[in-house]
Amino acid sequence: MELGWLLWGAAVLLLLPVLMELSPAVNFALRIGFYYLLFFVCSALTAPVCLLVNGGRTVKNMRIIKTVVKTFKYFFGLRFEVKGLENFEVEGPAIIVSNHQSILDMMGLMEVLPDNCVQVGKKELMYAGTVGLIIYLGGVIFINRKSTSSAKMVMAEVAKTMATDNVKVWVYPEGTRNCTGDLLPFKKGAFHVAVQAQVPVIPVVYSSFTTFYNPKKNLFTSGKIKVEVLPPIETKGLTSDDVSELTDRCYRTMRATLFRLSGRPGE
Ligand SMILES: CCCCCCCC/C=C\CCCCCCCC(=O)SCCNC(=O)CCNC(=O)[C@H](O)C(C)(C)COP(=O)(O)OP(=O)(O)OC[C@H]1O[C@@H](n2cnc3c(N)ncnc32)[C@H](O)[C@@H]1OP(=O)(O)O
Ligand SMILES: CCCCCCCCCCCCCC(=O)OC[C@@H](O)COP(=O)(O)O
Repeated sequence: MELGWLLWGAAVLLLLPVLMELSPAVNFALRIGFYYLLFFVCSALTAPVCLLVNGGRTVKNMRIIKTVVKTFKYFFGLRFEVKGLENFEVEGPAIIVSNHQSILDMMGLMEVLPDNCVQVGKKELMYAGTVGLIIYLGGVIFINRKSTSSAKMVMAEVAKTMATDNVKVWVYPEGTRNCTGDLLPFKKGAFHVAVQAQVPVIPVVYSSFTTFYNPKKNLFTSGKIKVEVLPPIETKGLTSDDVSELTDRCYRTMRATLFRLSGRPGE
């Protein structure tokens, strides 16, 4: 019986490199599977630490989460080249908006995340096992994308409390992952909140992942991601009538930066 298992184990070990060579699908599945496993295991291990150190749901847990997630890039041979971090140094709260390409964005998020910054996430993430628990503990704001009215109410609450809580709020205005190398049209909620709270909007752009990551092609190799934090866009004196223009201005600036960072000719 043991001999059988031994032979079986040896066969798998011998075959694995061949399998990974032969089948990009196996390589992709193993790397992404390992990424999810890292999320799951590290969340389970970090949640008790957050509870012990900070006692419950607080943005202070983001420091612990950030420390752990920043190590993930080494497992996947990913490097970040960051510019403009000084643009985060605004007095008080701000709305941060960035492009959103994949679940891999969590590494890019934590690579540059400023202190006292929470994110807006789809409420389904609350049920993602131990990850749901850890992002709840980190202070993530959950919205129901399928109900604009309830999402607006949550965002209106954010606009009210972000000043008193002195938190920055990170929003992915595309509202979903998009790994095409371009930007989807922006949802306006982040910009409404910035105007309601009269806080600056700080755009952050990540270069396209398409050179090393494409689920449709089972591509997931190592790679370099350029990150640029752009100068804050003031909203003082703006009203809800200015939100569309503010959204469009931010969209255009971020799209031009995305193309520049990704070496793609602008239109
Ligand atoms: C230790 C190890 C741990 C390992 C694991 C750790 C992991 C890392 C740790 C922790 C980080 C976790 C991070 C998770 C991140 C997840 C990210 C996501 O889930 S992305 C999906 C959710 N995000 C969004 O959807 C974007 C925000 N969306 C919006 O702001 C939308 O605007 C929304 C939902 C509020 C409404 O969306 P609409 O689809 O209805 O479209 P619209 O065009 O924006 O709005 C429709 C009309 O409503 C008005 N409107 C929108 N928002 C408004 C507002 N707040 N106030 C007033 N009017 C508003 C607009 O002006 C528009 O009206 P008019 O076209 O102008 O007439
Ligand atoms: C081994 C079991 C693993 C259990 C945990 C796996 C779940 C990990 C989820 C962690 C946060 C990921 C953040 C993210 O990138 O979510 C996607 C949303 O932004 C947008 O969703 P969508 O593109 O609209 O589907």
